Amino acid sequence: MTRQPFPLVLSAPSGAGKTTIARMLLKRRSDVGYSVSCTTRAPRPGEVDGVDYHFLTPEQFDAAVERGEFAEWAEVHGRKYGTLVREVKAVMDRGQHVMLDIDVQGARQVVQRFLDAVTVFVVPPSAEALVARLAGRNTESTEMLALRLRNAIQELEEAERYQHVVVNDNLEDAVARVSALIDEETLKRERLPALGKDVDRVVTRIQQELMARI
Ligand SMILES: Nc1nc2c(ncn2[C@@H]2O[C@H](COP(=O)(O)OP(=O)(O)O)[C@@H](O)[C@H]2O)c(=O)[nH]1
Ligand SMILES: Nc1ncnc2c1ncn2[C@@H]1O[C@H](COP(=O)(O)OP(=O)(O)O)[C@@H](O)[C@H]1O
Repeated sequence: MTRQPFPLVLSAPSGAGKTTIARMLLKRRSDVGYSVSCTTRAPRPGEVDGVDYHFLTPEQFDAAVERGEFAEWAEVHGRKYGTLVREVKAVMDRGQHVMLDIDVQGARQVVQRFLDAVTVFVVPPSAEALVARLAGRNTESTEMLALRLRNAIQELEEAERYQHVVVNDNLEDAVARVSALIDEETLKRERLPALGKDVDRVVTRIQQELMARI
């Protein structure tokens, strides 16, 4: 239970490893919950509707846009993806930071809507590693692989807009780094103000004691 839950935006070019990092963090940290996005792309083998994504038809997606159900949405690699307002609210109502695995266009919308959002961009250690990881995942057709790699160039250009950039070379190190960032941001928002008040209280008491001695 976190007193001041914030949205944690995780973006990366396809294949850099952000979904892997997100899943590991969610297993390790009870103070972080996941916002399950909607998408019009087809499920990959092993992906579960309602767990990995809410898989919608283009018509269902557009209807949800019309009804104003998305906190943000964007077209990515030729498919639509969106964050449901109710997903974000449900996680925050449980007192958890809400992890958003979203693209750079979505991130721009989120930082305008949620001023306290923390943004993290995950980069691969090298171009070769990115290609090898994406190809090694074996989820994309040759055309989709090429499109995702082409889009990676523009996505990487957005990295400087993010508050934090994490290199996903060694997976454990990358997870530890994002976890440390969450701790740091929690500290800034929750413990520092409380510490400030504590110091104020103690200083006031000491001043009163000194005055009493004069
Ligand atoms: N704007 C936006 N982007 C999303 C959302 N969900 C996923 N994405 C992004 O869509 C892109 C494609 O995701 P996906 O099809 O799962 O492929 P992957 O990135 O190769 O694993 C990634 O950049 C995701 O971060 C969402 O709700 N909104
Ligand atoms: N640090 C890492 N070292 C080696 N392989 C990794 C690392 N992180 C992720 N991977 C692998 O790279 C592939 C792409 O990771 P994934 O999390 O699906 O990326 P993204 O969500 O950014 O598209 C997966 O097969 C994953 O197991």
